[in-house]
Amino acid sequence: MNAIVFDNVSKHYGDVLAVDDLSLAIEPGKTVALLGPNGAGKSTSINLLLGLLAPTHGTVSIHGRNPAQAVRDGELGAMLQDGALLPELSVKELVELVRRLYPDPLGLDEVLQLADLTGLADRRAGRLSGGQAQRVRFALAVAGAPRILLLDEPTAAMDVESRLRFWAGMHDYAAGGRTVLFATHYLEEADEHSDRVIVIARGKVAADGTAAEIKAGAGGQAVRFVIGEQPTAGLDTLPGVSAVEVGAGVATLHTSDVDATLAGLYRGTTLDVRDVRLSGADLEAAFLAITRES
Ligand SMILES: Nc1ncnc2c1ncn2[C@@H]1O[C@H](COP(=O)(O)OP(=O)(O)OP(=O)(O)O)[C@@H](O)[C@H]1O
Repeated sequence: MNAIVFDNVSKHYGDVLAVDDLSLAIEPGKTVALLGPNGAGKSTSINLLLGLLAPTHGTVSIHGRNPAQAVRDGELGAMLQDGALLPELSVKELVELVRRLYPDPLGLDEVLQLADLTGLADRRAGRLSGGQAQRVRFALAVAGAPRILLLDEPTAAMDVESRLRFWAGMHDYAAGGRTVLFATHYLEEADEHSDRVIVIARGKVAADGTAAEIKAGAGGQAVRFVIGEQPTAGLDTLPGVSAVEVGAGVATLHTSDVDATLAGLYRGTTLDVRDVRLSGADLEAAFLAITRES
């Protein structure tokens, strides 16, 4: 059975259509990134999963149950963008408070370790930095050992080191066969930390696949090099190349397969190419192309 299903789900806020006939299914045990520009409908989708909002049309289900039931059963843990923490309680007390709400929680030490909070266990919540408070929100989301973890822009307030620690904790948690769905603006996070990327734009799925598939599908990569005055005929027939631009002695090959294009360039031509650079060989170019199209 799927962990998460959206079946023709729409959500209107008055005249605003935030989620537009969304259908998708997420298998258990996957780590999935929900990637989209501002206002794409990511938070609305997460709130629908948590039963905090009801769909205008369609159904959302969690392991075959409705969201409210799944929340009551402790199936879902969530880290939302601005969950308030009781400032007078210590990190340890907050985690204990949440652990007690669940029938079969993780151990206190395990939670602190996953969120890299062992050294901050006695610090009052009101004295934490923004990034540390985010790690506490993560600790509270995993404390009940939910099978599904929902993270809405989890690293928003974190510095580079906090991010690294946070993702390590997330991977440890997911490694137990749990399902993780995280919303992000950070393309590199979607690229590095998920098995599957669902790009949403204007409330609809604009692309869905592994980061590599999405990059290839959007043809968003380019190989650029200095070619000088040499002839450029034939560059457009190299493997993977969809378009060629030449100007001021520099050639740009737009390609869906950088490796094949480079191999063709070096082995299949006698051109003397210099200063080869790969640009847009990332999810960002793909993301921009996809969200512009849809
Ligand atoms: N309570 C609300 N009332 C009216 N419109 C809303 C409400 N919440 C969200 N919206 C609108 O619904 C759309 C989707 O918003 P949502 O917050 O789900 O997007 P998002 O992808 O999470 O964006 P962001 O990345 O900026 O957090 C936006 O157009 C937003 O303005």
